[in-house]
Amino acid sequence: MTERTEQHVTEQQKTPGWLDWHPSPGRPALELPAGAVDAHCHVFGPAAAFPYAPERKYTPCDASAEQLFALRDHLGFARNVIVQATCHGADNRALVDALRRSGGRARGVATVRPGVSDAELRELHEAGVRGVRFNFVRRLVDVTPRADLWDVVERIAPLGWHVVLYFEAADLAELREFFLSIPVPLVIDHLGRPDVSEDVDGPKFAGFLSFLRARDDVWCKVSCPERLSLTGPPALDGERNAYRDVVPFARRVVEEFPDRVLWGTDWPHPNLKGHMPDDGLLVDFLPHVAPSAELRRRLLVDNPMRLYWPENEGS
Ligand SMILES: O=C(O)/C=C(\CC(=O)C(=O)O)C(=O)O
Repeated sequence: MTERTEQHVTEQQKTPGWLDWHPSPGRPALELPAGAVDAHCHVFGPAAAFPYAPERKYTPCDASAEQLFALRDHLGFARNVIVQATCHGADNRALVDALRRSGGRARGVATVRPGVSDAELRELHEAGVRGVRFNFVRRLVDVTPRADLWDVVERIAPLGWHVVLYFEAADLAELREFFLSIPVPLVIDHLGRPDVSEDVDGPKFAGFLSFLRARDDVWCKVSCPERLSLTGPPALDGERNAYRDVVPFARRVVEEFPDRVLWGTDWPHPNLKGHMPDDGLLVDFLPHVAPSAELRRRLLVDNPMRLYWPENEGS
């Protein structure tokens, strides 16, 4: 009994060095367009209700649906797309609970394993799930055999779902053909994680742009400058010109693919090492990558609505 209690406590210890989400983000100077969607964010636990997965690679601080919705309202977003993070494995209960509490203002991206039942897929769809995420980032997941991923694709395709892909830029060359063989729309997380110390006109980023050009249903999130930036400055202490080294990369993608880009806060920002951004200042990063009101309307409203709420688009 004592042992079990101790084990329980240990399991909920945050990963050493964990940075908690910002407790009091400012309000953005940017007025978001009406109906803006935060198209990449997470809920974590709370662990007491929704324990983290045994196979997880990190243990975060809790970040509940209520806290996410409070941030949504504070920043001026209308809707969220909540993405299943690896710390919950393929246990989508926290995600489904958040979607149900959102009153239709959140849609989701789940993680499912090949053996998932039709009943579970139906339940996920009814709750608002519209995609699955395949994570190839080695520090986050063990390698999943492609045959298993393929099984999942075959199960979700009839539902009209898409696949969200998270990978490091260095791995794209090896993964590219597999990705392009997936017969549903693809959504790339965090700009495909470029090395922003390289030239935006260099061969690596050219390879990523050519991947986006290969099909017209490959979407890209121009999110997570706080994760990609090497030189900052961070979105803290009133800095409204943050993460300048990421801007050319994000802007290039927004300009070439204005109808296939998405953006999200990535709250509660798992696994950041150096700093935790002020989410209000993070929103103020947007005019640097989408300089006109028209580009921001597509990025924040039209595109996510087309992908996640097609039945409401334009309403
Ligand atoms: O918040 C993100 O999108 C990025 C993550 C976490 C993640 O993807 C996950 O746990 O599934 C990261 O780079 O550590």
